[in-house]
Amino acid sequence: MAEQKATNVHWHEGDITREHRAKLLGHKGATLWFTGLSGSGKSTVAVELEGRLSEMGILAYRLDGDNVRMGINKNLGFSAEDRTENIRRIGEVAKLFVDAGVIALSSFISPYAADRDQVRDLHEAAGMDFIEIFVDCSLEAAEARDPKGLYKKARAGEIKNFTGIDDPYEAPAKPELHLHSDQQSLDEEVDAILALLRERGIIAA
Ligand SMILES: Nc1ncnc2c1ncn2[C@@H]1O[C@H](COP(=O)(O)OS(=O)(=O)O)[C@@H](OP(=O)(O)O)[C@H]1O
Ligand SMILES: Nc1ncnc2c1ncn2[C@@H]1O[C@H](COP(=O)(O)OP(=O)(O)O)[C@@H](O)[C@H]1O
Repeated sequence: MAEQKATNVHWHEGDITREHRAKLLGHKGATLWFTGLSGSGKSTVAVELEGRLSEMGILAYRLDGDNVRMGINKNLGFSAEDRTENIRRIGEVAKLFVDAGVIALSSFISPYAADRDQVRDLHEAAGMDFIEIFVDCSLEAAEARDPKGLYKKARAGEIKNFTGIDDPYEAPAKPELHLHSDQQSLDEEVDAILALLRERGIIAA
């Protein structure tokens, strides 16, 4: 858990509220937190969903492991501590997007349940929707896909601490949505997410 280091800092309140921004955009923000093994389909589902939401006039923005690790988190690796800090920072960034009224589509392996729960708490304490989506896929199927050739490298010992091979993945106990990307089609997955967003009043029915 990161501690507050700076002292004498004060929150500065503006005049425009989250409710005001939701009115401007015609929808409120929320974080959709995709978690799953490398190659499970987190990015693929988020890209497809972003397109479908865009067609409906809903502003979403993708935060993606590989992309974020080339920017704001370029100083982090894959030790347990660095993964925790990676998720903490992304959680804060996602919260900013939700405050701005955007649907944040966050695709990170996020292997530790405690890290994901911290992001959930951060959102829920601020009255924001946090939807955990488990992109479940057997290791065998993810490894057979191996879209970036990383499993092959991990099996050859060229990558250490690779999630699912020699590093842990803690599956969510009670995700808001449990997808099975090795059994469902991409369309079925996206339809299930849209149905949940409607059910929870995040997008119009
Ligand atoms: N050791 C190790 N373990 C897991 N993944 C690795 C590793 N090294 C590199 N990669 C690549 O980094 C992507 C995962 O980054 P994340 O930020 O999502 O990871 S984490 O949430 O901090 O665990 C992951 O992307 P995805 O395949 O999209 O999940 C990989 O491309
Ligand atoms: N039903 C499905 N849902 C998501 N991805 C799928 C599905 N079926 C096959 N795939 C493929 O699996 C791969 C998933 O890769 P990617 O989205 O990069 O995963 P992740 O972001 O979890 O690492 C892609 O090549 C994608 O086309």
